[in-house]
Amino acid sequence: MSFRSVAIIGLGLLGGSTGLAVQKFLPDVQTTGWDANPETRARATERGLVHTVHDSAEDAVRDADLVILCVPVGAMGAAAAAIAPALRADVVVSDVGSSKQFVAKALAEALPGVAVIPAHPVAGTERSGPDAGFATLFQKRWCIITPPADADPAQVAALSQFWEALGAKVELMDAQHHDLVLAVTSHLPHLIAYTIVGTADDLEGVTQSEVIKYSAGGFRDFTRIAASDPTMWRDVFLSNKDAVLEMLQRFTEDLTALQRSIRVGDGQALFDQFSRTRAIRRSIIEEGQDDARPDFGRSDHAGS
Ligand SMILES: NC(=O)c1ccc[n+]([C@@H]2O[C@H](COP(=O)([O-])OP(=O)(O)OC[C@H]3O[C@@H](n4cnc5c(N)ncnc54)[C@H](O)[C@@H]3O)[C@@H](O)[C@H]2O)c1
Ligand SMILES: O=C(O)C(=O)C[C@]1(C(=O)O)C=C[C@@H](O)C=C1
Repeated sequence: MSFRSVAIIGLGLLGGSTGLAVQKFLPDVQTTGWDANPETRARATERGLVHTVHDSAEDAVRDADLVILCVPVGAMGAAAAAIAPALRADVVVSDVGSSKQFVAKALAEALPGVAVIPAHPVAGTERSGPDAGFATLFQKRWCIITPPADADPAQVAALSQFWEALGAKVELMDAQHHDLVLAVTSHLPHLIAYTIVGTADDLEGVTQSEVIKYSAGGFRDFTRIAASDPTMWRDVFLSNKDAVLEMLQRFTEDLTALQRSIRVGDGQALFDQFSRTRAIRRSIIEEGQDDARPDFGRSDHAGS
């Protein structure tokens, strides 16, 4: 089986990118969409993020055989409830949320009897809103699908093929494992970036202008991450609380060990740790997993 009509609920960075990518890489597939924000719906129409932007969630999903919820994790339950009355009997409902156990539970509760197969394309930028999306966002990026135990294998295969057609590499994973892995590789780095930029701003003598003036290097990378959408990330941390707190505990212990090495002057320990992490970065680049996003999707491009 393959999908012929895809409805996208939430037309921000992820929803807009999905709509544009389907039009570019699956030109025979019909796309519809809806967003709770009327201004976003108007802008999505102007940019052609999907073929048809509808005025109601129900109208957007009525003919769809695949619905993808692209709203903040905390809004998944409400978005699912809004589409529930109009879904086709054979529909597959999926999502792009950054945490998976919470979303799986919210969707299962709001959509009893519906085939729900959660997913997470691990691709994004610090931008949000209907101007932020671009068709190549998913190229060579992972898309992790977390099917429930009773999922139909044919539907899982169809969803995998859908994301592969948009350029992604697909991996199937247990939702709990997903949340633990992403807590380390995505959620914790964002928490650290939010913290360091706030700390620098708070420190006496480090004025806003100095932060900008001397932020050409590493700190500038942190400011990019720390510019990420506040609603999205509030929801990520609240929805993946246990895994994030567990990883934060580990991180704090490791930070304390480095702190001690500095205090006691253990240069060898510092050198060994920095050599280890440099090798990790190099292996990521050799595997072709470096940041392949075009500038279009990043700092010079519009979006909030
Ligand atoms: N930004 C990233 O880097 C990234 C990457 C992968 C996955 N995600 C996940 O994708 C989802 C969307 O994130 P985004 O970056 O596209 O955010 P975004 O802010 O760009 O877009 C979200 C859109 O959802 C709309 N919305 C909110 N509540 C709604 C509701 N109840 N019904 C309909 N529309 C609603 C908003 O108006 C907004 O336009 C989140 O769950 C996030 O965790 C984000
Ligand atoms: O590159 C970025 O700006 C991102 O934050 C993208 C990123 C990530 O942490 O890798 C952020 C959240 C997602 O759920 C997936 C991807």
